[in-house]
Amino acid sequence: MQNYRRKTNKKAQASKVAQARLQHLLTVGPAIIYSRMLRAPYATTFISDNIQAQMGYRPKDFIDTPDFWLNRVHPEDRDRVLTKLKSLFRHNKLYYEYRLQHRDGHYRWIHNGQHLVRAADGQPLEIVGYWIDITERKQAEAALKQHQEFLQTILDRIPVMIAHFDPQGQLQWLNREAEHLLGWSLEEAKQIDILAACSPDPDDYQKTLAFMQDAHPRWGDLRIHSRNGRVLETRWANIRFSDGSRIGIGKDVTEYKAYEAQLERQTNYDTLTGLPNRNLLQDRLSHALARARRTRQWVAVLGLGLDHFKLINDSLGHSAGDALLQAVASRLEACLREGDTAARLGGDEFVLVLEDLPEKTGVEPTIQRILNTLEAPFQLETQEFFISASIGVSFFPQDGRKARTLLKQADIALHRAKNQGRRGLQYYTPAMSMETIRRLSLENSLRSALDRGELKLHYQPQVSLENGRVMGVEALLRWQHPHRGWISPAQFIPLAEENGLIVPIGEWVLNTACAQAKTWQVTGEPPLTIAVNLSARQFLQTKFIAQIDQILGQCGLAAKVLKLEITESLLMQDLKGAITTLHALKERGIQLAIDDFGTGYSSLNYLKRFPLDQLKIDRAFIRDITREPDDAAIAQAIIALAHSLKLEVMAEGVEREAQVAFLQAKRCHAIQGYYVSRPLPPEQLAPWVRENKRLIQASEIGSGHPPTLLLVDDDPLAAATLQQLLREKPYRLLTCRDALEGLDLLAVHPVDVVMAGQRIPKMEGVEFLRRARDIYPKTVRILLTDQSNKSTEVDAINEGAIFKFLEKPISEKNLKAALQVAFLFHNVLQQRAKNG
Ligand SMILES: Nc1nc2c(ncn2[C@@H]2O[C@@H]3COP(=O)(O)O[C@H]4[C@@H](O)[C@H](n5cnc6c(=O)[nH]c(N)nc65)O[C@@H]4COP(=O)(O)O[C@H]3[C@H]2O)c(=O)[nH]1
Repeated sequence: MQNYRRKTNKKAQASKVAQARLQHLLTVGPAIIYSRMLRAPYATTFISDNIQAQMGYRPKDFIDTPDFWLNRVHPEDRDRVLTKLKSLFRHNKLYYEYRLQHRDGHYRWIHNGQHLVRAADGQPLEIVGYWIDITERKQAEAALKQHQEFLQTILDRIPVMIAHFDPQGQLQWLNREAEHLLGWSLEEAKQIDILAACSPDPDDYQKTLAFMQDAHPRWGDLRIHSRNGRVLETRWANIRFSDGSRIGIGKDVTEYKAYEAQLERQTNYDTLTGLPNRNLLQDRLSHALARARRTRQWVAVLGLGLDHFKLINDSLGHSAGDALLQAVASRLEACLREGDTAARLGGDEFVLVLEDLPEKTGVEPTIQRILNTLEAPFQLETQEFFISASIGVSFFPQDGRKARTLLKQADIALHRAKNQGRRGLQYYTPAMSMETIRRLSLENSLRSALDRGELKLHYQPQVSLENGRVMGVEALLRWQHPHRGWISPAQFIPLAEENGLIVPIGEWVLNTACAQAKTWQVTGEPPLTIAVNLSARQFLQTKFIAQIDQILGQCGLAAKVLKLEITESLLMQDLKGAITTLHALKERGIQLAIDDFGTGYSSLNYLKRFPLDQLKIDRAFIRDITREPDDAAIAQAIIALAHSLKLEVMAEGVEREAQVAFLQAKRCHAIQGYYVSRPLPPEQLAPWVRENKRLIQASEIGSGHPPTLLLVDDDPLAAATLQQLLREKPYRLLTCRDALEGLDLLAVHPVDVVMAGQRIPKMEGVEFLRRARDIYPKTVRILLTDQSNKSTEVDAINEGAIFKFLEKPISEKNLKAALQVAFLFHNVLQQRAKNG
């Protein structure tokens, strides 16, 4: 019994301990244990005390109020919870999560595990369950999810391609940008060898593969083809993970590369022609020189400029000018060997570098090719155009060893070549640098010439061929340099034009000339027009008209006394502006002349648009006007043009009587030149004008004249014989000894028949007669030969240069017969001309 009691006590003791233990666990454990009724609202029958610590409620709150639990379930979760609960009867177990309201009002996430407790006969008895607070896990999950969404958004939106490959190189994943740019969806891309599909070019494929397999993560530029055939330039980062898988992060850099290439082109290439520019030229030349030092070869640097390009550009318009430069560039490139360089520095300035020349002379064939190729016509829009180029050459190592030096020297040589006219070619010499230095020092002293009063004006008379009187003077600038004496304007005006000094100098000229004209008026000299040369810079100034108004106003000179001489090229620099300025000048009554006419464009088109008064025939055509049929024809054409446009025409540089007679016969209005007077200082001009009231006599050409024969022969015997034979004849006989004199006599006198020996000084007889025919087609021409060279004479007859030839010694009978026929023939020609 005692034993029993002891046992019972022990049992009770153990049960008490276990209960206390259980109570303790239920109070401090993390799980809230409960039991619940089987039906809604699932009233709680038991709940562990730790509910208070975890959710703030007392167990009593649940047990006393049947729907206490259900009402604490988050309204959004309630339906789900109820639905779940129903499934408990099917599965006996249930695990789910929902939000339960804490006593202080906020919700906690609960993991709820439930078991259905059944009786021995299987009937459900009650629900037993536990809650574990998983709020923190849920928060961590939500944060993770948010983070993942954040990453996903980035991966989807980021404008870079991302591709993931497993250690075997199989594609695992692509982001949207990659799908979009490559054109394959991830699923499609997984089905194919995406690397091969993106790199159809074997070289590109090898490069891509090598990049992929590189053991060290790095950057690489790969060219890939998208599914639709677009070629993409891409830049990739290749990242390798410890498991051998890789991620490629790539960017489409097609535009960037194109921009980079464009930038490269802009930095190194001329945008208009695509040729290297100064930058790249310096670089190439430096490399060429380094190579040449090793190989001991010559290098030639050619500076090339197009002759009168500015004129072409201004008259045709800039787009045609650009097209011309492009065409020139491609022709130049075609002339060069591989490795040589053609560059454009700007405007019409080109530089060519010829390398690997064993001899200096090796440059010559290329130069010839260049000059020839540029002379072939250029088709610009609808017009054919002809141009030529000038070239200056410097050599390594002869002229210099540095790129900069050689370029400068080629430029100096080019400058010199250009000054020599079209198609000039100059090889650099040290003397040219001296010349450049001289020019610089001239430029320096020109700057102070005005201030120091070293500039003067001389005046050259201009004479009317109609009445022989002085009609005006041209003001010509003179520079009396303290050490160098008189310097010609031809030397310093181009310099002043280049450096802009022409503007103040030109203003001074206008002022001085107008003031001088006024002084002559005041002192009672005959009224003289004063012609002043204008330079382009002066004329193109916006304030030019205001300047003229001011000068005329200051001097009190009538505008009609002033004549401005303007060159064609000046007008072409800004055609539109020029027309406006010319009209403004014309409105004021100022006379306008085109100087040096015939040397520029001489285009009828623009002549008609300018309000001009006078054309001045350039002295280049006047010099040989009586001796060169071409010059005679040009001068005649200019005179005819002036007549048809109702302009006055003046010839400049007239030195000989024959020129005067010729010009008079062709109805040129006026002349200027040493024949009349050299330019004179102002104090000499007035007395000169007073003394020389009437300078030119009326021409005998055109008036009635006796039949005239001109004999040109330096053979005294022949001359004497002829004179003897012709003694009784009613011919006027003119004689001279050489061809040039003969041509001058033809200009001065109306000659019906001309006879010339074959061997006369200055020109062969046939050539003399040819020119005579070209200039005076109505003159009948006879050649006197010593030893007949039949083929020459027959040729001359056939081409109409001579009418007849007579062999020396000439018999009286033959001569008389020949002259009779010749004069008769001349009469017939005259008659024909009269009848039209
Ligand atoms: N061989 C020869 N020459 C003759 C004869 N008659 C006149 N000359 C020269 O021919 C030039 C005529 O002037 P230009 O054609 O206007 O050519 C002028 C003109 O273009 C320019 N120039 C002269 N003065 C001025 C000026 O004040 N302003 C501007 N902008 N240019 C000027 O300088 C150029 C040369 O002037 P210059 O040396 O004075 O040369 C002058 C004159 O002295 C002749 O019978 N035979």
